[in-house]
Amino acid sequence: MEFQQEEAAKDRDLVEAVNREAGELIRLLRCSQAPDQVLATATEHIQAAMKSLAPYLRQGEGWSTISIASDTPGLGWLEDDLTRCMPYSPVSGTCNPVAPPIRMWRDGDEVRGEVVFSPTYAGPPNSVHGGIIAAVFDELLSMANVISGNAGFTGTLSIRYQRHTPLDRPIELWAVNERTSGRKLFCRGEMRVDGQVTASAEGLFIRPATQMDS
Ligand SMILES: CCCCCCCC/C=C\CCCCCCCC(=O)SCCNC(=O)CCNC(=O)[C@H](O)C(C)(C)COP(=O)(O)OP(=O)(O)OC[C@H]1O[C@@H](n2cnc3c(N)ncnc32)[C@H](O)[C@@H]1OP(=O)(O)O
Repeated sequence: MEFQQEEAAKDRDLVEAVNREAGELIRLLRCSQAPDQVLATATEHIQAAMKSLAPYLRQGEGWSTISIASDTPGLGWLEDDLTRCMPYSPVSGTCNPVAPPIRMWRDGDEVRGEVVFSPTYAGPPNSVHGGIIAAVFDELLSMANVISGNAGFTGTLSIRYQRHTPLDRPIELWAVNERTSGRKLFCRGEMRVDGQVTASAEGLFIRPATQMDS
């Protein structure tokens, strides 16, 4: 297969829109029970989309939440939209179709947010999968570090699942960096539904020793 060296898309709205649609496609695949003929037609349409995207597949190493490949632009963020910090994150990235639709913003020293999980993210009946909950806390607590002026890799993350976290309902998100000791960053977070905590988290994040580690 030949790879074209075309200019990358400049219209961010378009990039976000196609990723949103792909997320909705995943939801429809997960939740529908279509007849064989409909599935066969859908497969053809998906294959056509894949064929048009394939020539633009990026090569190289350095894939991360903040860059497509090795052209890392740095860890910047917008106070009222912290998802912009890591646009390719599988947890919150608006340029990653597997991410649930999370909003996160800064409220003083704290991070607040909201997410509605579709059945794509289902675990126990009518509830969000526990691993997905842990992933969202990882991201949320990381953001609490970022707005405190620090960032680190997850060292230890402990989740307490207090109640089932429901699907298809707004989940409130909250996190704070409580203290920093040397390279260690200590954070706490909660998910709430109608003000009631469904899950809480404590995390210890470690800031890399040298810039080279980051
Ligand atoms: C927003 C983050 C920004 C990061 C920095 C910028 C990069 C930007 C790029 C991209 C965006 C990032 C995207 C983030 C996404 C969300 C976060 C994730 O999912 S991160 C992935 C999961 N985590 C790992 O893969 C870590 C793997 N582990 C390691 O790399 C190392 O083990 C690391 C960095 C955690 C520690 O290694 P050492 O060599 O720096 O640590 P030592 O010097 O041995 O210890 C320092 C102190 O920390 C304690 N410590 C070390 N590891 C610990 C751990 N796992 N748990 C508890 N304590 C630990 C030690 O006991 C020591 O404590 P004492 O000074 O003696 O009191």
